Amino acid sequence: MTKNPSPHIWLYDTTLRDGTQREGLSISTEDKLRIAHRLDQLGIPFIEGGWPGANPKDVQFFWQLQEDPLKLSQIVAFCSTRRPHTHAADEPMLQDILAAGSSWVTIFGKSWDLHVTTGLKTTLEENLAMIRDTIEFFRSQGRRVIYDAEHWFDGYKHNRDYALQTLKAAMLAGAEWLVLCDTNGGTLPHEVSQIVQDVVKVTREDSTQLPIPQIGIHTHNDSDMAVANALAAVMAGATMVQGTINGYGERCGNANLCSLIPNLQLKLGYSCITEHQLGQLTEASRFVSEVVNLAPDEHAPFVGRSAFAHKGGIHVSAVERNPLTYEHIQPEQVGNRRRIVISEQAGISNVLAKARTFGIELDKQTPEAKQILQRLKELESEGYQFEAAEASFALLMYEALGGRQQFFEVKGFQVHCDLVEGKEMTNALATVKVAVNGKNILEAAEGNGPVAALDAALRKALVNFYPQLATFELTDYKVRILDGHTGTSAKTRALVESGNGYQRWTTVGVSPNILAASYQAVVEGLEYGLLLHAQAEAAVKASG
Ligand SMILES: CC(=O)SCCNC(=O)CCNC(=O)[C@H](O)C(C)(C)COP(=O)(O)OP(=O)(O)OC[C@H]1O[C@@H](n2cnc3c(N)ncnc32)[C@H](O)[C@@H]1OP(=O)(O)O
Ligand SMILES: CC(=O)C(=O)O
Repeated sequence: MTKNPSPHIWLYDTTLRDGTQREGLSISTEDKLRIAHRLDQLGIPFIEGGWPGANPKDVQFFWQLQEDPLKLSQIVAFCSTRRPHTHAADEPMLQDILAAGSSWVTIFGKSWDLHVTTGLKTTLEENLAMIRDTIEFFRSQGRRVIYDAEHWFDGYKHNRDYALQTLKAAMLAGAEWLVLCDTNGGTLPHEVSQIVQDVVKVTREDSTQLPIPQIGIHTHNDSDMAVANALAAVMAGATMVQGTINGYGERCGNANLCSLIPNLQLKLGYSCITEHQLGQLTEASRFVSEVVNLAPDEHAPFVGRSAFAHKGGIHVSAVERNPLTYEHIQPEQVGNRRRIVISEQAGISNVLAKARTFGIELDKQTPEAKQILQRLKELESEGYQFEAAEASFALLMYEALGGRQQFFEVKGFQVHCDLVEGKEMTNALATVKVAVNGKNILEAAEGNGPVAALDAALRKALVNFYPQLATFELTDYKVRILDGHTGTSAKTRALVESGNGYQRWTTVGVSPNILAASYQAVVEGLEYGLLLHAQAEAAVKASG
């Protein structure tokens, strides 16, 4: 018996249009092109590129795309209906859309009578004519039309008959898709479900002599329901889903395609993109956040760094036995990965799993494993946090196992700061005394702050012994006051991120003295970098 193919849902991405309506997000033409090509690779069939004519960037985007077209996706130009009491053919705005050269256009029009009389300041009849004329104009120019029914759900709730007349106007004029928009994002899933079912029924009754337009859904996240509402619409008969990568969009955002796609495909059994493309979802999400210069949401479902991170000891113990115990899907299905987090919430299973990621096989019963867990809990209760400082945790493990290599010993340091009157900058001078292989070295260096000066002096003292230090850099430095209510005697936690050009690692220090906390993190950062280098050299030697 042959298996029925999964029903297909058409994905429509509007990151480059509605996504850019998010406060604080602005993308250059070049970056819009990079995102469009990435979405094309991801297998998104429709990509809304913008509103050509509304701004020069969107005009340029459509022109440049003609030089370097997408391979599989359809690029779509977006625009409103003509203005009241004009002729579509004479509207410069609509001419700009034709000039953009896309085969598909999306026209949005008013469904809610309130918007017609208050927003457009025209009659209900004229709004129907605006929808009809605009779509007929584009059809006469050989374009295929998607109709976005703006404020559909609010319009339907206030005046069902009129809202349905607007859809009928779009349908008779030749729109191939009728997309129901929850523009204000206030609708709940049970309402979406009931309204979409009604629309599916009515459009089928109304279109006995027509090709039946398909129904789409466009939801906003103002009630935190965008994804749930889109799923409800699909289950009620919609076959197109509009959304954006990472849920970017006006106000609280649009339906997040990074959640919608795996839910549709892995949970509900619809087909949207190939398994291989689904496996690129996490990478695509991070690519887009990088390009639009917004920090990725680490806790985003499916694609966030923490989406499959296990912290509680009970969870880790069970996941080590069978990942199904605390994971709703396999992380690899969406290109993500499982992570084990080390913290005071850890049990022995976290320690064993984390040790394995550093190539250390520990037995649960050994005193060393228990000692590592105990030391971890003691240090976390003093204010250390190893979740983000895995390099310090690795050093702690090596120490407990008796294998912590001493590359150098700091005998002492001094830091002197000058606040020069009339200047904004504080100059700092650090002096360090270190011993390497029994030899004492005294060095000094300046920096624009005490931590930079200390870091520079340590490298200067050590670089003749370890030339690889020349490639190390301190890439990030964060401090947090832990018990602020104790005033200047509060403890400080310093996190230092270091790198060597191809790897990054983070170390932690804690002390009531901010400089001492930073010093611990800087020294461990240098030590861990030297350890990585030594391990890499040993691996090369071992491979002959
Ligand atoms: C739900 C959505 O997200 S729809 C997309 C919204 N996106 C954007 O607005 C971003 C791009 N927009 C723009 O660059 C500008 O707003 C433009 C170029 C479209 C228009 O700019 P302007 O002419 O300066 O007008 P303004 O920005 O004040 O927009 C209001 C005008 O649009 C008209 N309008 C609003 N919706 C529609 C519609 N569906 N059909 C026709 N006209 C409409 C209003 O009636 C008003 O016209 P009026 O000033 O003649 O009364
Ligand atoms: C069309 C659109 O973006 C909306 O109604 O939200």
